[in-house]
Amino acid sequence: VGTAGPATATERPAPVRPTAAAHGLPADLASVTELLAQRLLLADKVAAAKYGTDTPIDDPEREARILDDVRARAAGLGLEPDAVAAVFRDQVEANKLVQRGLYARWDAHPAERPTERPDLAKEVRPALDRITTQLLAALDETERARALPSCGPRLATAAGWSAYTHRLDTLHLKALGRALPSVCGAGLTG
Ligand SMILES: C=C(O[C@@H]1C=C(C(=O)O)C=C[C@H]1O)C(=O)O
Repeated sequence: VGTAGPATATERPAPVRPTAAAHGLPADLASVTELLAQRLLLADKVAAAKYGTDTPIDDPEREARILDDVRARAAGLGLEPDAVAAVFRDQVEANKLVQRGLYARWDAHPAERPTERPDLAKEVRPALDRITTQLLAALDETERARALPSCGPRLATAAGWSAYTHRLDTLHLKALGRALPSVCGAGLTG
């Protein structure tokens, strides 16, 4: 997927934003759901990296490091650390939901098993880490929008749009639903 850089970062949401705006959707929450969808699509690579190896789906130490890291960075952005950690906790659970679903699919249908094994440490986790940075920025940018009473329905609409543009299947759609519950109101104090 190309190198990370300003061009990539600004170009990525481009197909979503103008179209979402044309439909009267709040582009700000679309920027969040776009990243949640991208993170869920990376779960396919995580699963492919682990399937048929000794590496378990659950890595509690990596999860704890991620949550500690985002708590600290949230505080640096002036966001509420626990609320931001809750968002990432949901992302981790949603990611494992996809991994488990793919394992079940691949167990049942060997022909669908991945033919290549991506490098978890060198390729996949760095891609997840880049999304972490982007998602923290998106949570910061949407702090006000996420505090509004309209956040829930607007988030659901934005999520539907992201699901559509990424052609998410039933498994990833279910996972996207699992990724959403902490987004509205996250980052608020008190
Ligand atoms: C994605 C992975 O699988 C699981 C999900 C994680 C996540 O969503 O960040 C982190 C650790 C694992 O429990 C991974 O091992 O990197």
